[in-house]
Amino acid sequence: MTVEEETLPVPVGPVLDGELVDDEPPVVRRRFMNWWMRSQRVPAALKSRKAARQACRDAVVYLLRSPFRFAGAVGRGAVVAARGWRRWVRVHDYREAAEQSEKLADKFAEIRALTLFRWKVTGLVVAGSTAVLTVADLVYGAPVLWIATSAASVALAVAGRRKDGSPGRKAVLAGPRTLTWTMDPQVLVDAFRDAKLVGKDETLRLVERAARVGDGWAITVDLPATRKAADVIKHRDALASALAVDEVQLIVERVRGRGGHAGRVFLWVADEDPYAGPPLRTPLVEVEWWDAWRPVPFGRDARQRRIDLPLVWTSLLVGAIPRQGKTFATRLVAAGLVLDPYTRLYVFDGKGGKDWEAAEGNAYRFVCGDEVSHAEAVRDHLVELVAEVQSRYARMATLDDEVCPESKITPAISRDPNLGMSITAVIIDEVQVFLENPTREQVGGKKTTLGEYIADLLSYLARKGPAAGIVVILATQRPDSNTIPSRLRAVLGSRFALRVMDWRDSNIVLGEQMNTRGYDASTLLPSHKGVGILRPDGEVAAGADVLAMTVRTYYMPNPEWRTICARGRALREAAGTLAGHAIGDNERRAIDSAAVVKALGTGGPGPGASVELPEPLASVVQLLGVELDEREFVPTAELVEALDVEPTTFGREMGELGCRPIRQYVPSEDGTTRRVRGYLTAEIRAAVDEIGSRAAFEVDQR
Ligand SMILES: Nc1ncnc2c1ncn2[C@@H]1O[C@H](COP(=O)(O)OP(=O)(O)OP(=O)(O)O)[C@@H](O)[C@H]1O
Repeated sequence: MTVEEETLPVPVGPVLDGELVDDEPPVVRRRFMNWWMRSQRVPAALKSRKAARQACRDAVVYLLRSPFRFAGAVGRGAVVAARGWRRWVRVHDYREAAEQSEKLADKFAEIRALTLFRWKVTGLVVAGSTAVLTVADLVYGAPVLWIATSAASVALAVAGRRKDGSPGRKAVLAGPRTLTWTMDPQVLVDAFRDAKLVGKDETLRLVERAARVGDGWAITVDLPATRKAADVIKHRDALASALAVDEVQLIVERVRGRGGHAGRVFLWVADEDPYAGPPLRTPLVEVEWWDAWRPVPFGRDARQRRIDLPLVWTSLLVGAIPRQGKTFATRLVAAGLVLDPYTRLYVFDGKGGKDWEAAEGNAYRFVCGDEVSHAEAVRDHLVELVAEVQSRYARMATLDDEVCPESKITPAISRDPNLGMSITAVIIDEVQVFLENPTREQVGGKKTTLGEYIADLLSYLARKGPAAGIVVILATQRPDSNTIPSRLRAVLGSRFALRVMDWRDSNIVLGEQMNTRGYDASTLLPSHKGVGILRPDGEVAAGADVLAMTVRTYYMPNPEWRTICARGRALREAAGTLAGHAIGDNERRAIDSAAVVKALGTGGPGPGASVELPEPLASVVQLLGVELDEREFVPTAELVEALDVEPTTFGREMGELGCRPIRQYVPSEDGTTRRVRGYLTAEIRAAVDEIGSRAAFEVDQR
């Protein structure tokens, strides 16, 4: 994953000759530089040009701001002095003490007398100082007045300077907190305390002061020792509330790598909703062609940085509830592949609308519809692709080390027409339509369903395919564990979750526990179409910095998509790579299906098909048979009775395998409903899948 500021190529002059330069610095200098860079005593501003520039900028800002700050401090000092004087003249402390001991009436005359006396003292002091100043002015001239005013202002400024915990510095009715923190870091510290991210006695250390970055304010701070940046990311909402901004406006990132550590936090607060505003146009509309090996422009993050998504050597799962921009996001990714004439496309659309119609002219295989015949066609094409992966591995083994250094496809291999190993993308929109197909199937003598078989084929392709140049891209509007079995999800590298119904669905798309780390796609706003949380493939070095990020995808409506597809077709025609469905050739190739079944057997066992399940799960699966798919809930009593097991041990063992009982209403024989304990069949299926994928992983490891 790359997050990069947009850069323009810098023209350089020709390199005419090579010259050997001894650029190794001497040891002493190197040591000194090392010490200089690491020392805590050397100010950060002297360590790099960037920091020095920042320090100069800060100094200029400080100087420019100082008159205003001084005026502010004098104003605050005047308020503090006036308040103090008022308390004194009204004999506030005495009055309060009398009030508390309920003797105010008795002491009233005394307090009044004292108040009058203090008023008189005030009058005398004012009259006296005015007289002294007037005489001094007459004797020594105007400088006396200037000196007196300056001394008074300095005294007031000292009284009014901002100091933690000083009385009278906080407004009684605080106004909007937004942006006050940019002037006064104490407000930020208070916000961290209010959000319980630092303790009452702890404070933050400023690393980089608040500065304008893009359309917002950025600041970098260090948390107190042992506090973690990950917790700030997790409790971003509380911090946003403490700073009085909407959580979409607050971006919190951990500063990693050089100059970063587990407690260093970068905060960026946008001036306004960064995901509102007119849709962003994809840069792909402007380009003539695209190299599939390059990350595809996907969208922009809150700070308007470009987010490009690498596709080769990984796979992608897109999940969302309907009408949030799932198809649009998938088409964006597909557009990058369409514009590379050396890429082969398998496009399957389970919805059957016109969303993918334009890609037909580029597709090597194309299926559009939700009938059984369509699911069967998808199955056949995937079987063909599994066979292709096997054949690619066999062929790569015969290539010499120079052409193929590892058992992995390279850009050169993928574009060599003689080798026939082009990057091949399997793009399936509404994949749940195919995965949920209940038609019975016999695969290698074992009973399964068409949907399960397609899931097995896709799991194999997502696991084994990337190194052979296969890119699997799946989009679904039903991101639940029944639809996308965990053995398939586990092998899909990158994830993109647009808005979903609840945190469970979000975790299904983004991965276990992602909500507890602060990434929950159910909290995205419905009005934010095309905005989702992207969890890039962890294997990509540039993406290792951030676990996930909120991205606003580019907007590519149908006319632009059609233009890109037409351009893709022209490119393929010119390169002579147009083949398959695009030229009306839908003939299926002869395949050794036994070899495919064998590959799946070792690569991706279906639920309960080739994996030995532990007890009591095995007995439960055997007992339920097809009911495991047909029923939603099975009462514990029914299982205990049928299997003749001891209920407590049964419950414990099922729990250890990941199946926890719940209470649900079931109809009873007398027509009423009863609330009983039992298991959701989805949980049982998920446990079976889990064991299946673990077994598959172990086989892979061997
Ligand atoms: N990046 C974007 N910026 C702005 N609007 C967008 C963006 N992506 C999608 N939309 C809007 O969201 C609407 C729904 O998008 P899309 O058809 O992709 O949804 P979907 O999730 O695929 O829906 P379904 O599940 O019904 O197929 C589109 O009509 C489009 O106007």
